[in-house]
Amino acid sequence: MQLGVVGLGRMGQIVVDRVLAAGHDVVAFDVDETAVAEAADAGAQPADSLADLVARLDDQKRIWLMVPAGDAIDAALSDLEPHLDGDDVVIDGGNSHFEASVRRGGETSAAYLDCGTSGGPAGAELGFSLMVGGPEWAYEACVPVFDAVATGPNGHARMGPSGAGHYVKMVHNGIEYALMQAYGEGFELLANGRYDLDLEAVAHTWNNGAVIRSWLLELCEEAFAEEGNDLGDVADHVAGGSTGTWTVEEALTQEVPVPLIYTALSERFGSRSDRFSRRLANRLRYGFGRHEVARTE
Ligand SMILES: NC(=O)C1=CN([C@@H]2O[C@H](COP(=O)(O)OP(=O)(O)OC[C@H]3O[C@@H](n4cnc5c(N)ncnc54)[C@H](O)[C@@H]3O)[C@@H](O)[C@H]2O)C=CC1
Ligand SMILES: O=C(CO)[C@H](O)[C@H](O)COP(=O)(O)O
Repeated sequence: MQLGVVGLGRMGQIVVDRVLAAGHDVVAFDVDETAVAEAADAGAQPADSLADLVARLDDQKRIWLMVPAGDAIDAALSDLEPHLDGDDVVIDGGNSHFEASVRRGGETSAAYLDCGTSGGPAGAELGFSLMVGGPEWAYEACVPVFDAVATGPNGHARMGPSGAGHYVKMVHNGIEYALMQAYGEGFELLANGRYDLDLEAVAHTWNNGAVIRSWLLELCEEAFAEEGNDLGDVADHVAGGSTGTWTVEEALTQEVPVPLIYTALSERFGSRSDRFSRRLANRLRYGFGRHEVARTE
């Protein structure tokens, strides 16, 4: 099979490598020429524009977009559109909002698959977990590529119609936020609790048979091993947040309670600046109780 890959960053390059390793052909394009050269070194046919990429593809085009969610997807789709027809399939493997994917699926003349991708760059060796939405025939047509990019046939499935793949990935990320928060809180208590503990050893022990073992916990173990028991100079600041925000917005729309995911998202936002609410609470305790106000140096 032949696949066009657009976007050759941390994730797209892995798509290229895994599809090539499975014996398929890849045509690769990125706005960054260095990334195209890297894909060519790996064995892909380099393209110097989207028009060049489609010209190098067979009649029934299969194109995987792995560019940042948002404007880059719309820009790529609008450049591709004049070259697409109903026999072609475009896959968006990024973290797009599911409603944007439904819109794009309706706008393009190709069949559009929204594909939630989990595993991250660290999952390159093992393969990803892929959650796909869109027309069934298009999903079936791309199974050889999904088999290659995922951990294998068990690592991908069609979740439902257009939008369903990115919807499932959005909720996956909400769960990811809550799990990270839970591990963070547990280790914070251990780090500040009654015993002088080796947190890497705790994580290692938990990762071997404990109820709470997981890949995220393995990453906790790795973090303590590489940064030290007190996490060294790792800042009290968590970036990201869009997929968690979408999860909470959707939960509000559906009137489904998601307090853990919401709390984890709030903690992220709270990590980004001085907490005005805590400063005010500090001052209010003086107001009602004449408790001493803690002041910055
Ligand atoms: N990094 C991660 O852990 C994961 C990322 N994702 C999603 O995958 C998508 C890609 O993420 P990364 O690979 O991490 O990003 P990245 O920033 O490493 O790579 C994006 C690539 O797209 C290229 N690009 C941007 N606009 C383009 C355009 N119009 N045409 C062609 N190339 C263009 C950039 O030059 C860059 O090489 C995003 O939607 C991200 O949210 C999904 C799961 C995990
Ligand atoms: O999808 C992912 C992991 O599953 C990406 O790493 C994503 O960037 C995580 O979301 P956020 O940037 O909000 O932390």
